[in-house]
Amino acid sequence: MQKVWIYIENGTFLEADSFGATGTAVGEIVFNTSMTGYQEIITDPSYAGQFVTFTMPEIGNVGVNEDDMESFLAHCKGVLVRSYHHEYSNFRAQGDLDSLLKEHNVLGICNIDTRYLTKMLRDEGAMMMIASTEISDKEELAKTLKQSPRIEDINYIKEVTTKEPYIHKYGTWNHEKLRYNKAVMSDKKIVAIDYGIKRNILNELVESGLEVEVVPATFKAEDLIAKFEAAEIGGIFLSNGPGDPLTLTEEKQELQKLIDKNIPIFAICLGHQMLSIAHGYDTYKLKFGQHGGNHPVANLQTSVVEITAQNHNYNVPDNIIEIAEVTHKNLFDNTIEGVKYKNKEIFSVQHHPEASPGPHESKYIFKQFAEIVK
Ligand SMILES: NC(=O)CC[C@H](N)C(=O)O
Repeated sequence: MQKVWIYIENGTFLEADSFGATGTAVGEIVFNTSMTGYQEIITDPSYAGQFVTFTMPEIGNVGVNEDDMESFLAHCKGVLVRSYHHEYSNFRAQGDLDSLLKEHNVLGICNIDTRYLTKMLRDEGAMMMIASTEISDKEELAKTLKQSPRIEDINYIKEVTTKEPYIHKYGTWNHEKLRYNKAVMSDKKIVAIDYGIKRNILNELVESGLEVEVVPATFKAEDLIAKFEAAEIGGIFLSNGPGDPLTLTEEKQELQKLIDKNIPIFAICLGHQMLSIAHGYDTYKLKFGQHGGNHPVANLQTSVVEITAQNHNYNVPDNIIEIAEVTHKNLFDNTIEGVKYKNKEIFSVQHHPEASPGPHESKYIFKQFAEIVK
């Protein structure tokens, strides 16, 4: 196996084995504690600009398949795994993870102590790192990392958003037929703004009875307002996405115009953070974020605890209660997980009700949005 060297901004320098793509990449390193679903995580556009270190030690053992892609491309910079399995065994597998990473130019780093890395990130917080199969010299890696832009310096939305609008044609995965349900014609149409949308969000929106048109993050608010006023659409969805939401100043301005028109809006993760910022309440960065599939969230409207999938480094501020009712709270760290804006049909959650991967306990929320649109 080829060697790969990594250097983290706190001075950590490690040698490991390489799989997947070769080369040099710089990004932010975060850990993900999900026990299943590495393919969905790797192809989630929200990880653009980041390296993902998996706490699940065995990765690759179920291969990959075209149905579990959360987007057409894998946008993360690289993955770090304890033990990579090239041999895979799963009735749905069509190929190996190594080939997928090569195809999408994602570095694979294996035979590395991911427990050590995770404890370090937990204690010191998310950090920038560089990985290279070409540069083995610590000082040169440190220098290149220092000269590279940080995650908050780059607008990754532009890289991951769709170039053209399209209608999403599929519902959720049908376990009996082993294919995605086809969309049925619906008179309830919405527009989904693609900041880096995961496919399963679109599937869930369609499955809840909506016709979904996906538009680029460079949309013009005037166009969407005109569609709403002509009753062509009944609501707008704001997607998940990569990077620091505070860098998205142009996107914020367009969003503010939609908010002013009282259009029903539902948002997940980055979209949830953007709504807060657009209302004048800036997000803040968590120490190491929430990335996993077992995070308990209290639904304050029903008093039910939902086990959720999560993937975020930023959060909406506590003083959002001045303008919004808190509907969900994270039971790991008591941070705000969901809000409903006062006197508006606008609500959003920080976690991922579409799961993919993860538990399905929060997917009811798509139906709630569909009801409002109706
Ligand atoms: N999954 C997401 O939408 C992530 C949002 C944002 N990039 C964050 O890290 O918090």
